[in-house]
Amino acid sequence: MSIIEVNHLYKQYQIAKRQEGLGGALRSLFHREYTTKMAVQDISFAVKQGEVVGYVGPNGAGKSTTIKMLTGILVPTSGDIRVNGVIPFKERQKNARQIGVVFGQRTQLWWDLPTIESFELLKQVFQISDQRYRQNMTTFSDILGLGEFLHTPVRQLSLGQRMRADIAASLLHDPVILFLDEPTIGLDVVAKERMRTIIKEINRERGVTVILTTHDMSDIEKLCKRMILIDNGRVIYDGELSKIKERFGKDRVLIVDLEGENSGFVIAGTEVIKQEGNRKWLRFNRDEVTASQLIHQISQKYEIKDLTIKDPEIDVIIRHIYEKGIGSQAGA
Ligand SMILES: Nc1ncnc2c1ncn2[C@@H]1O[C@H](COP(=O)(O)OP(=O)(O)OP(=O)(O)O)[C@@H](O)[C@H]1O
Repeated sequence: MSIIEVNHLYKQYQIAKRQEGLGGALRSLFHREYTTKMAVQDISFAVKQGEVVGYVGPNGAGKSTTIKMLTGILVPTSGDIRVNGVIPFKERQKNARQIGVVFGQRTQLWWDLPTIESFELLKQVFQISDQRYRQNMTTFSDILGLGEFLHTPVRQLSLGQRMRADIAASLLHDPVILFLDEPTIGLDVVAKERMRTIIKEINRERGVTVILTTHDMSDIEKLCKRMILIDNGRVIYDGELSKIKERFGKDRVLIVDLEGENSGFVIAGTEVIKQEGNRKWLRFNRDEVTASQLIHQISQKYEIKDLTIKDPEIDVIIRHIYEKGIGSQAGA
């Protein structure tokens, strides 16, 4: 049974054209011209209860627009959405009771109040029973380590503490679905890892379905079996993360550190996918060329200081897909 169903979803924004100068501004008071932006075009997917799904795409792909429609903030232009049987924009309150939402970029907590008071306010808003509130606070204090900052005003929390408080706030009313929008943004390596462990635990212990939007591919790798990749408002891939790795599995990346001048660096059969100073990342297809052939080629023209061969990392694969499309085999 799917807990989220999205069918042929579209969202079009109307954007008012600005006319130049004072005359233009006056004219547009009486006659506004609009352009349209199709932010989401024919998106369909279904999510099963208990899944953790990565919703991924480049800037402006339509991720937030989709999430806003799933949470009921935006009304679709057309198409159908069911979140646990509810049409979000028609029954916003009912939907709000069954979902939790966390935005990495802003907090839902009251900035000037001690953290605990935000939780108490949410208890009132969602009419959470005393007993359930106490149980949840005990669990969250364990998992999220809330104890150390419960009485500190939100504005004084570190980003990692604030994110943990936001996650607790989003789960107080026992939602069955959690939308996480960039939950690790700005966190240091240790705090990121802690956040990922927490998300895993919440999913495992409480069976909460998680939709995760992130630009950090390590989040996806560590948390999601499935990834929905969108670009230009359309789904370009929906499936297991491991499959995408297999599909691009013929690729290897040769990282070379060169000595001296190397402008105009080109090596047949490879594509330079990244460079930092004299270090270059070259992608090649191991069915077409061997690493030793490449090394031989490079060493005839340049002096090699150091080299490593790697499978491409998932962020490199995804960046390649953004740039070249899903149809292309990396390195082709
Ligand atoms: N309120 C709005 N009015 C007009 N256009 C909008 C509005 N919100 C978003 N857009 C446009 O719709 C497209 C999709 O935006 P959206 O915010 O959904 O992308 P995103 O994938 O979340 O991007 P990011 O990773 O940068 O957050 C973009 O071209 C954006 O400029």
